[in-house]
Amino acid sequence: MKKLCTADQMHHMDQTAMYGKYKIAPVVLMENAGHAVVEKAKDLIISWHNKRVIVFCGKGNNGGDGFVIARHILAEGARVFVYVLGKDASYSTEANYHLQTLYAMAEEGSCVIENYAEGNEDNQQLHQRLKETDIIVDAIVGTGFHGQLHNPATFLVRCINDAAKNGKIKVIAVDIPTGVNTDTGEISGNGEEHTGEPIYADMTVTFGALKRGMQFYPGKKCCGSIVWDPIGMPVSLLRNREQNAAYLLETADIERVLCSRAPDSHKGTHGTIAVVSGSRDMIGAPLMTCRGAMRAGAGKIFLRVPEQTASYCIGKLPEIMVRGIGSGSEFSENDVFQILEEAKKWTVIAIGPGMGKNSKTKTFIQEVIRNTTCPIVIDADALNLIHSEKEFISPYGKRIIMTPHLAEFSRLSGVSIAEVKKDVIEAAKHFVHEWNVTLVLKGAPTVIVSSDAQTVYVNPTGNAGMAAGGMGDVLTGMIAAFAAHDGMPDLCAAACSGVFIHGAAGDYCYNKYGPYGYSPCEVADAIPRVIKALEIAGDTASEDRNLFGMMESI
Ligand SMILES: NC(=O)C1=CN([C@@H]2O[C@H](COP(=O)(O)OP(=O)(O)OC[C@H]3O[C@@H](n4cnc5c(N)ncnc54)[C@H](OP(=O)(O)O)[C@@H]3O)[C@@H](O)[C@H]2O)[C@@H](O)CC1
Ligand SMILES: Nc1ncnc2c1ncn2[C@@H]1O[C@H](COP(=O)(O)OP(=O)(O)O)[C@@H](O)[C@H]1O
Ligand SMILES: [K+]
Repeated sequence: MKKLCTADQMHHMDQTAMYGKYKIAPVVLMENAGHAVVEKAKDLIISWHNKRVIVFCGKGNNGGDGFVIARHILAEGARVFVYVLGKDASYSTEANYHLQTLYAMAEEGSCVIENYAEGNEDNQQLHQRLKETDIIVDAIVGTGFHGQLHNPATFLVRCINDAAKNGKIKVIAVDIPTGVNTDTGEISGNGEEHTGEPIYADMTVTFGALKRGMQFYPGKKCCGSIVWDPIGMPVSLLRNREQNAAYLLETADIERVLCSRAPDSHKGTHGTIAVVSGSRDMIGAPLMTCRGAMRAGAGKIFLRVPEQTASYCIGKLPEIMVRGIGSGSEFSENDVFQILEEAKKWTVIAIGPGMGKNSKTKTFIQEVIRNTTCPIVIDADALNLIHSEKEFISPYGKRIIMTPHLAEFSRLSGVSIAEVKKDVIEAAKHFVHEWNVTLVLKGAPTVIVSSDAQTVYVNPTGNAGMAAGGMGDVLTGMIAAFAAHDGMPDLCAAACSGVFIHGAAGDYCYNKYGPYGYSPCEVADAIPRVIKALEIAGDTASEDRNLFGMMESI
């Protein structure tokens, strides 16, 4: 997994590298950062040779990286214009050091430097150069961005985006696109004239650690492809666990927790999953949950539905065992006894998909939670029914996984969707502090928080073709099956495995069928292929375990 850092965490990492025990000279770290951009950008632009490049350098250290970039690409044969937004004296020692070198080179005629401090602009010339350029480097603002962009950054960013609209000019962002909030992915600009839009880059080369804001929309849309470089940071700083840690999941993390099956295992080894759900109007939902559980390798699956819906379910999935409970079309407290009689034999319960909104069903859910001891995955209608039951749920939280989408989460937490989207990680952590459950907050991307609220995982897989009814129902069954998987360390690992593989199965369908229109059942049916790709990835010695490349060949 890769660390996802905030601006404060990045600042702390930089400070420790330079002024803590490692004593890396600041000018060296900046040199490494600038040089990393020059090298990594070649994946996009192939070569700097003979390219016309404009490097926009802001007033902070992000601008300092820009000075280094300008020097290196000159040596590679680019024709370079450098726009300097700060005054010499206001730069940090290391940025100024690199700027002075560049001045010396400009004096020899190697490059053109424009001092773009206020009152010193020739915008006509700038527009002409933007028309003629091949590449733009955005070193205007990095992790130091706060609030809304102000001039001259606002004006320059608009000029850059306008120039690059035709797709012929490549925009490379240094560390993070200007105008993207490092912590949250919020962007500058709210449509009013005095606020500015962010940079829309083709590639972002980021230093030391990935930034959280690059994984969340709308910031993610500004980054283009994201490339990470360690810039010579000591390995302990790259890998140490931050307080308030967040990680981006990777193939190897899932492959590690999803151990291969013991060759002498049997169906009893792989969990007995009970899907207790459904109601008259929504009986497809629990069937999709069962399909998710089946394809994720559950040993045995029992579907328990209200009696009046059972005849529809029987035979729909021959692999599962169906029984009608009670006499109605929705679960009620009268049905608890019958469920609890069986529940002792169940490894995991999945509850909620298609369960309806009847208040009698709420009592049923609470009694099932109160009187069982196994892990329970709570989704969909069950989440809506218990939305006001924080005090009831939290004592059982250690064995509960909740899987709300944003609207369900908003109802549960009492926080508006707009507010949640401003800082998804913080909203998710705050919720877990209060409810004590393992949380799967579904969306683009999905965020998983362990029940101790200590660690946040962000999922990289999945695509917008998965925005279709029933996809979440499949995920619920998958998480239930993985919670029962032999050797699974804990519920959080099961939740991460379910979410990652569910998204990867969606990505497989995207490639096989097209960007949308594939069904939740097709996603479920792709799960074994993803697991096969994970096994191959595990056997591959290569550092670059590219799951998706492997799925192509399966
Ligand atoms: N040794 C290190 O630390 C290393 C750091 N590195 C690099 O340093 C970067 C962090 O540098 P940093 O901390 O100087 O902040 P930075 O991103 O340049 O922004 C500050 C400037 O932006 C301006 N600004 C802010 N908000 C604004 C707004 N809304 N609208 C307009 N302007 C705004 C703000 O001006 P102000 O608003 O204060 O007038 C100030 O001038 C990091 O991303 C990485 O690239 C690498 O070299 C590796 C080693
Ligand atoms: N744009 C997207 N990018 C990635 N994943 C998505 C996207 N849209 C939806 N998904 C995934 O699809 C699933 C949808 O679940 P949910 O909204 O609960 O559907 P339902 O309730 O209809 O079953 C979630 O796992 C979500 O993360
Ligand atoms: K930048």
